[in-house]
Amino acid sequence: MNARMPLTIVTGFLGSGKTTIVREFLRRPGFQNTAVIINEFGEIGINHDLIESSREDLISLSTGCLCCAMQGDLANTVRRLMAVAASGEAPGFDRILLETSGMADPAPILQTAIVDSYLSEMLEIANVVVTVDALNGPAVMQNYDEARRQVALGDRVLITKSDLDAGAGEAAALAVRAYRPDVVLGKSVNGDIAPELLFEPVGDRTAWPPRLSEPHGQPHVHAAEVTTVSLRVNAPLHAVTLTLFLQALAENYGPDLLRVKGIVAIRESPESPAVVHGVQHVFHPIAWLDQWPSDDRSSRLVLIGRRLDVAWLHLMLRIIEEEVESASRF
Ligand SMILES: Nc1nc2c(ncn2[C@@H]2O[C@H](COP(=O)(O)OP(=O)(O)OP(=O)(O)O)[C@@H](O)[C@H]2O)c(=O)[nH]1
Repeated sequence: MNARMPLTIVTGFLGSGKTTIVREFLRRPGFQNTAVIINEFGEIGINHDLIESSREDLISLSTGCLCCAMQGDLANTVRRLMAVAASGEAPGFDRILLETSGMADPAPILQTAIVDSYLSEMLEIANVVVTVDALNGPAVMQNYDEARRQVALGDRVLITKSDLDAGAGEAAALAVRAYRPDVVLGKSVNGDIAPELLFEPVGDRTAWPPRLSEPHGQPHVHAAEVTTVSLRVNAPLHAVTLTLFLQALAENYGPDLLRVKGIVAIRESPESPAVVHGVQHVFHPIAWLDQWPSDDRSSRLVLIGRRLDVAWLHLMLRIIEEEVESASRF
């Protein structure tokens, strides 16, 4: 049997910058031979559309929670990727990057990779890289067990978004240090990191079993009451509808809204969909894709938070669009 293939797990709380890092990594020359497994929380996957790759065959998506019910899915996904490589239909790959969902506990995923006979034969865990958002990382570590467990299991923690507030970046680094004095700390600004940071092993893997010693026989329960809602709208929306809808979300849900992300068809720019990212109270500037990533031209929004009411959300979006539409006729 050949050397095992390195697997790096990129984890971190909702919206902390995981996809941004993976996307930038795949853009670097020499790193396209990387198979990517993306696991998202929510029925509609968005991240896949936000990662451009010349090697679409190497991107694999799973929605639902890999760390709970879908552990068998990891072995199946790796098998599928290996089969494509072995078939010779496409060039192979020499490493695997797994992006977990923002609510994932990485422990069961690691445990599966170590214990599953197929996975342990094929893969060697190179690194667990954790993203911590400078703006809200300390608060989520305080409030969410998932965020603490991600940091607890990381080999390397990257503080993201310190470009938005350098002081917050330092505070986030201190909070991580206080919790994990031994961890290797770095930072990522808009995903611009030395690619080696992802695959260069940091720690001694044999020192790991004690950190994985908690029982994981039962699927763990995600943070109380956090649910996910997916909205899909077929007709393009006015640009101002999107702005007003995001404002309405922030006003109505406040701290109960943990994450909004989506691809939105805008009437004024039919060929360039808008990409929306909200992370708790921070709404990142809307970005525009040069083109639609697939034939699916519907708007897709995923919201994660507490008290989310799908009927209210659909109604609110419809009412705003109707009002904007009638105002635009004058
Ligand atoms: N200013 C700034 N924005 C960033 C940085 N990293 C990520 N972002 C923005 O943060 C938002 C969320 O980033 P993602 O990479 O989608 O976060 P994620 O962790 O993959 O999100 P989930 O998959 O939903 O958990 C996007 O608008 C990014 O452009 C950074 O270093 N600086």
